[in-house]
Amino acid sequence: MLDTVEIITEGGVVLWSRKNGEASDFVINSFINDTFLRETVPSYSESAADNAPVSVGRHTLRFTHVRGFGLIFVAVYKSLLHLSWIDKFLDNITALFVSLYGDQVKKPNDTYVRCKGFDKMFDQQLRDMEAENKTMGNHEPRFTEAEYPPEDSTLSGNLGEPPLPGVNPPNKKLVGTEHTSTETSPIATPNTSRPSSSGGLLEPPMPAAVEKLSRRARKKLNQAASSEAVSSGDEAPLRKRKGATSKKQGKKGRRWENGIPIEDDGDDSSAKLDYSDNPSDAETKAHLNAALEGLDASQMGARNTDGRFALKELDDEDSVRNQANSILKEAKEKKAAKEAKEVESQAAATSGLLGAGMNYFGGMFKNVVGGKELTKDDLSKAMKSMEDHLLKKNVAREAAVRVCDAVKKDLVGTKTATFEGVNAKIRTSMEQVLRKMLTPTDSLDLLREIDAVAKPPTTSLRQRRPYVISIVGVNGVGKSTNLSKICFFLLQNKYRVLVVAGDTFRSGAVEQLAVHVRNLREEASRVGGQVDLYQKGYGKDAANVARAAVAHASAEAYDVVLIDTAGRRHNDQRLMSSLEKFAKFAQPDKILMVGEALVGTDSVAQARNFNVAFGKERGLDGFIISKCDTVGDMVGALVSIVHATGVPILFVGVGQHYSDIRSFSVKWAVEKLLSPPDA
Ligand SMILES: Nc1nc2c(ncn2[C@@H]2O[C@H](COP(=O)(O)OP(=O)(O)OP(=O)(O)O)[C@@H](O)[C@H]2O)c(=O)[nH]1
Repeated sequence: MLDTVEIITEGGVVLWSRKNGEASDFVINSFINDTFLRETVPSYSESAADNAPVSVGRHTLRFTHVRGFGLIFVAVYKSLLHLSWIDKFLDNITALFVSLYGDQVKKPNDTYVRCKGFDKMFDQQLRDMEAENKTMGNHEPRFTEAEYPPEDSTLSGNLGEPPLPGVNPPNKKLVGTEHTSTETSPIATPNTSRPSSSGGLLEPPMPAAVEKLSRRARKKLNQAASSEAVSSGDEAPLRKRKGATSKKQGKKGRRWENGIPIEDDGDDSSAKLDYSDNPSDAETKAHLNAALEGLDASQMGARNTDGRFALKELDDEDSVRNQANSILKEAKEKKAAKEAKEVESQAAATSGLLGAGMNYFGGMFKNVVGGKELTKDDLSKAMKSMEDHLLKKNVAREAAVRVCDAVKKDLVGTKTATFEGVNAKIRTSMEQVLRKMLTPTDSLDLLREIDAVAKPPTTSLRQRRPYVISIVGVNGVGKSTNLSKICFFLLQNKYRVLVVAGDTFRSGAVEQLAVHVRNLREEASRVGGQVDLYQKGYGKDAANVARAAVAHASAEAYDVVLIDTAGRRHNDQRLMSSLEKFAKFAQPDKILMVGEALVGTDSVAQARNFNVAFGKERGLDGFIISKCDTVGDMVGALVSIVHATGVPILFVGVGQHYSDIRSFSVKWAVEKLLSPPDA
């Protein structure tokens, strides 16, 4: 059972309190005086952590401090109790109070915080915590007052220091207490205020004893109290009440004197009515105590504004619980988001690349523990998450597994001090693995290569010839369009380009290419290059057409030959086998495969099959990944294709215009791959 819970401002004003005993006032006063009001002692944050138990005599005090709102939540209980749920309880009521009344508290000119409705939530939380605790079999130890040592006025730490001038001394109430009770009394004392300037902030003190007990219980309690031999200020009213009760009885025992009946003079001091003389008094008290144990009137109802105690409706309790649960859920989510943001900004400081994705990755690696050498087991869960992430980015599974294995290999045996360190390390390693995979071993400077072949510095040493590029790929991936984009780029550099209609198979393919060339000619006439179409119609052997075109280009001193080819399924044996002959006849300097960024798991097989289709001596020289503008961050096909072949990506298509082609950027791709998946 908690002795006291108080919600206090940093200035010592009690906003809300619930008490079951007076003794804890001393504990709280001392704590507030010494920790928050005195300037001579170190700030509590240097001496005590939130929620760390503070032991004062036979009491334990726990607190949380919500700095943004200047609020302190304090709970006091007897040290003999083992309240396993106290941390959670304090966290919950803190979150609930801040959510419900935080705005009021923050208003600088508002002198009254209307938080009376908090009673219900508090009671519900307390009940649920105690019930949960009991369900789990954690019954608090029963104890008697005799088990306690006498209250020790020597406080632990600095709590026993004398109060400062102007600050009220410990264990003295500043605001008048309407009723005091001993700790053994089951009756709750009324709410009181904490020292210092409560002003109008306080809720009016409530007669908690009245709130807590049913009428019948109060009556019994008064009867029991009257049996105490000790004189108290309450004695007279109790007797009066007894008298009133006896008058109401329909049949009374007649009093006799010397065998003569005497009239009832209404004397309430009648010995027969004095319960203290009743032989069954001890039994009655025991019975009452048992009946009062855990009795809490607020469980069945609440007092209305007109002073009447109204019974709750059946679903009232549930609705309080539901409201509390939804507030707590929201507070938990906010807290988690805040923590994740902190991890993100910390990690961002250690790795500049992934900025926006830190939060996301922080969650992914949360099971990896820092401060020790990383083992395969430590990393396997994080790597599984990373593998799933790469799959979401459209990386083919076998490529994703390879990337994750490489990261694991890189990190096993390494050590970092903190979780954030591990987090940053995994991301850095992942970034490095992807970079390494996507970065070509040889840098390609296409224009320089073209110049070296088509425009050698001395014609006497080497025979001049056109630089030949052929474009291959499955149907509809954008071969003709991207060939045209390359042509457009070459025209900007004033090259003379021959475009070859190597797709002699699909009807319309030649005309389509002719349209592209016509368009490009306009550009050539504007910028100064030249572009022509070489075509032999349909049904011809593409390899022969290509060889003839190259010969023609050589004779006509074209700088570059761009050969379009028919689209083919990578698993169409007949069409794929013709590529070997094509390569032999056309002798291309570069065979570029156009692959779609849109392609799924088929990307690996497509790339592999095309790469081996040109014979033992020859493979693909590079990829153009088209339609990158359509996939957002899902650029995993790039990884799959490079993983499958080891062939570099040279260009990416980013739209349908001739200018929509870019050199491939590894940094761009890695950022997209490591960013959180698009919503
Ligand atoms: N959004 C977008 N569309 C593209 C891109 N590249 C090509 N396309 C479009 O893809 C469609 C097919 O392009 P083509 O160049 O005809 O494809 P192909 O591979 O030559 O087709 P086949 O000759 O039938 O095999 C066209 O509508 C193009 O405009 C790109 O980078 N982005």
